[in-house]
Amino acid sequence: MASKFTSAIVRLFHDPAERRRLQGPIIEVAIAIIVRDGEILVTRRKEGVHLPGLWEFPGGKRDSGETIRACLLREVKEELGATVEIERLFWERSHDYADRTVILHAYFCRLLSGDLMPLASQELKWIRPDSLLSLPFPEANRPLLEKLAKELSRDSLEKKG
Ligand SMILES: Nc1nc2c([nH]c(=O)n2[C@@H]2O[C@H](COP(=O)(O)OP(=O)(O)OP(=O)(O)O)[C@@H](O)[C@H]2O)c(=O)[nH]1
Repeated sequence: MASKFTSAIVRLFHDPAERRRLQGPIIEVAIAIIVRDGEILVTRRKEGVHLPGLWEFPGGKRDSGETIRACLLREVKEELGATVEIERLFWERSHDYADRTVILHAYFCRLLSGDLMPLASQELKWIRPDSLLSLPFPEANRPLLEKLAKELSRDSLEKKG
């Protein structure tokens, strides 16, 4: 049986009333929650793109014909020069911006190899989960940040990292 989330997404794409309500394209986005030594990797968006200068998690738009997991691995490689392994799906949500709707799929990932480089961002840094809420992130990320801050205590992160 389809999950509540999947049913909502199917409605988003196919229900004419839903389509009329939304402004602009519907974009599927894969994002990586990479943990190391109890801290999470965040990157800062460049100027001149959607939501310039805000902090976010590495990731990006799914290409046509690509699975969301393949998209995640590709985006991490392109944006950080690193290879990760996907551990598990953590959170999914759709969010309506003024000019587009994004469907975010957030996965816990483990760093396998590569020196991290901010190839597609201005900056990258590692941050403790309880400090995430103090950084300016896109509006769509708020429930994800709250879930991360709530669920990941220092101890449990250290076990994962
Ligand atoms: N990578 C990433 N994108 C996010 C996050 N939160 C969020 O709302 N987004 C939105 O998801 C969309 C896809 O992100 P992207 O990183 O591929 O966008 P982009 O800079 O390539 O956009 P562009 O190709 O139009 O310049 C953007 O509209 C971005 O604002 C996040 O935590 N990480």
